[in-house]
Amino acid sequence: MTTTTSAAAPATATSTLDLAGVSRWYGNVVAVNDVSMSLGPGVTGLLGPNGAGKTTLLHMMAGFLAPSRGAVTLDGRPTWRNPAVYRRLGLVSEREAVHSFLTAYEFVLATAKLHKLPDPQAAARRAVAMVELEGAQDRRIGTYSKGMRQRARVAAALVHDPQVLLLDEPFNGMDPRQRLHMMELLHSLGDAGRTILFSSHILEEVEQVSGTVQVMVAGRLAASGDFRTIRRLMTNRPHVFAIRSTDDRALAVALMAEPSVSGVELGRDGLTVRAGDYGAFTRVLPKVALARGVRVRQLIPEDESLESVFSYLVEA
Ligand SMILES: Nc1ncnc2c1ncn2[C@@H]1O[C@H](COP(=O)(O)OP(=O)(O)OP(=O)(O)O)[C@@H](O)[C@H]1O
Repeated sequence: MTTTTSAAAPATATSTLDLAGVSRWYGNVVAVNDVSMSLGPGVTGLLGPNGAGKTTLLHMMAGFLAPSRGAVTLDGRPTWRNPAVYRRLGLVSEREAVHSFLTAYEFVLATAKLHKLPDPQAAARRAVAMVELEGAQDRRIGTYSKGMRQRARVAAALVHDPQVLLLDEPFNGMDPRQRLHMMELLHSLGDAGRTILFSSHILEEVEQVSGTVQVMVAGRLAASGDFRTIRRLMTNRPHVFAIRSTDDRALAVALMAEPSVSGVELGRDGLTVRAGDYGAFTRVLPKVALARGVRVRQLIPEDESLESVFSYLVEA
């Protein structure tokens, strides 16, 4: 397995990104609604379904977009229209064309020159090494896999050694090995004292990378803090299951007596069971079925979509 020791160089200073009552609307659409948060060194996940406002939020953080209301500040200074901030912050956008005729080294070097770095060649080499693309740095980006292209873009965002790195859906389209490599890189940057925020709509992805999470739904901050606490909130919510068994009626009667079950409906195609506690119900179901001599043929959680989890969190 590869290592990313070169990324572990400690940040020269740490930075804090603050959002105070930030909103952004496009005409009638409120993309971000009164969001406040503070991000310090380490890796934070920004979790939310498509359209939640993650990209809009990241663009405001990076100073690409003005908030309609509220303030985004980096160490107390507004990010909007503030070139001094851009030198301390890097953004890897979700959909960003990379010039496929350039090599990774040329691409990163061009970014180093845009930043007017004193030794752009050395900075480009360092950034390319950080994402471990040295072996392919002289090949045209057009010949790269999606994961390699993404790493080239991360190298460009890191070339000026920013204290803050924002990444929009960095794991999209990556295979498991590339994913692992990117996770290691983010960890190593976070451990070195940099402030890293990455967005994702996949719960497991955020869980693997970050202990701290900000959850966005429909433009609002739905939950924030320790991942395990939020995960518990998500799994402890009421669940609906569709069940088919060898004797639905007998199973329905038995389940009604269980404290973890709050409702049972007997239909032609099986049972619909409402459970107050996911864990307790899934533990008790096999025992109940076994005691009645009923075999469970199918157990399908009916509301497992991420959207339903998120809307539960917002309503909670
Ligand atoms: N330039 C724009 N003009 C009008 N509406 C926009 C614009 N950009 C975003 N929106 C709307 O704002 C809302 C939030 O979009 P945003 O792209 O920030 O969400 P997201 O969480 O990043 O979703 P995705 O992962 O799908 O990109 C959506 O309803 C979107 O349609």
